[in-house]
Amino acid sequence: MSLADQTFVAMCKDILENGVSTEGEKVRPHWPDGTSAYTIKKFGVVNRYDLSKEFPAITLRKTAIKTCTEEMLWIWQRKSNNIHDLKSTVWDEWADENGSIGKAYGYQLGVKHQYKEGMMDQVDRVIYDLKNNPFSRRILTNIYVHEDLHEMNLYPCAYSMTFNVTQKKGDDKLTLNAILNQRSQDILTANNWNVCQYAVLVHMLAQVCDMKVGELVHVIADAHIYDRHIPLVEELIKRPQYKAPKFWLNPEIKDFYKFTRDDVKLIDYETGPQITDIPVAI
Ligand SMILES: Nc1nc(=O)c2c([nH]1)NC[C@@H]1CN(c3ccc(C(=O)N[C@@H](CCC(=O)O)C(=O)O)cc3)CN21
Ligand SMILES: O=c1ccn([C@H]2C[C@H](O)[C@@H](COP(=O)(O)O)O2)c(=O)[nH]1
Repeated sequence: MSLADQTFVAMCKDILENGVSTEGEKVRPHWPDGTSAYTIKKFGVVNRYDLSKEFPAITLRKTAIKTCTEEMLWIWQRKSNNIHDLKSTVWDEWADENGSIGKAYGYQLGVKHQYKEGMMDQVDRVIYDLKNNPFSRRILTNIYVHEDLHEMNLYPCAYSMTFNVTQKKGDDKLTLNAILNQRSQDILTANNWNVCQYAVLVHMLAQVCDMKVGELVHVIADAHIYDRHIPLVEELIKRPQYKAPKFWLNPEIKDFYKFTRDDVKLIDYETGPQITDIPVAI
């Protein structure tokens, strides 16, 4: 039984049993047919994943590891905000006629800023600090840029990563930990998708900085289950759970900008059946 399944099931039960319904409130998202998309929500959910123990892919249903890695690399490595640079179609609903999602996600990570050491974007700043000043408490990214919000089609949901390095007694390598801050989370569509993306990012950064992986802490302000997802989640969390898969990251790659979706693999990933055609609120 994977720890990620246990965490996921406990969180879903907590939302369903102790959450608050938004029905009747003025809500932004809607279903493709125009109906308001209400949720049951829980404020302030925190999940911890020890990446040194297992890779946190749930086994209740399959998480598309290559597709979610590709989206993460689209943001963190290509620093793109255009869906034409992405093979998968998951962002299509939020793009304009040119394929742009506005000044969101990858756009913000690609903006160069002036630092004492010169001009760098936020990703290069993180890699520079992890290599040159690993014990700093100032290693973080933030893409929730208020002055650009009016040019974003969807405001960033997973908006900040804080990296923190520990030196464990007796270890020859340093340990890389991270906190993912998320203001809003669609639990069925994207919870494990986001967790796996950022777990892959921590593995990649640890490898290129010659560190071990530690904990990924996921802080979610508004953790919600959409009304049309409730029966799907109720069925999903009753399913059998399997052992966590093994995670493979191509050990040859030592430059973050050289990774591709083909450099990640989940081995022995036994799962329940896929839920096809999950409706996604727009
Ligand atoms: N309401 C809503 N929920 C989200 O999760 C979400 C948004 N909106 N807007 C922007 C992005 C797009 N995201 C998405 C959208 C769809 C899938 C999805 O359909 N995933 C499938 C597999 C897709 C594939 O294999 O290509 C799944 O079964 O997880 C995942 C993330 C996450 N985000
Ligand atoms: O990576 C992502 C991107 C988006 N989401 C979800 C969270 C919400 O359900 C919607 C965004 O709607 P807001 O009204 O802007 O909160 O998209 C996600 O879970 N993960």
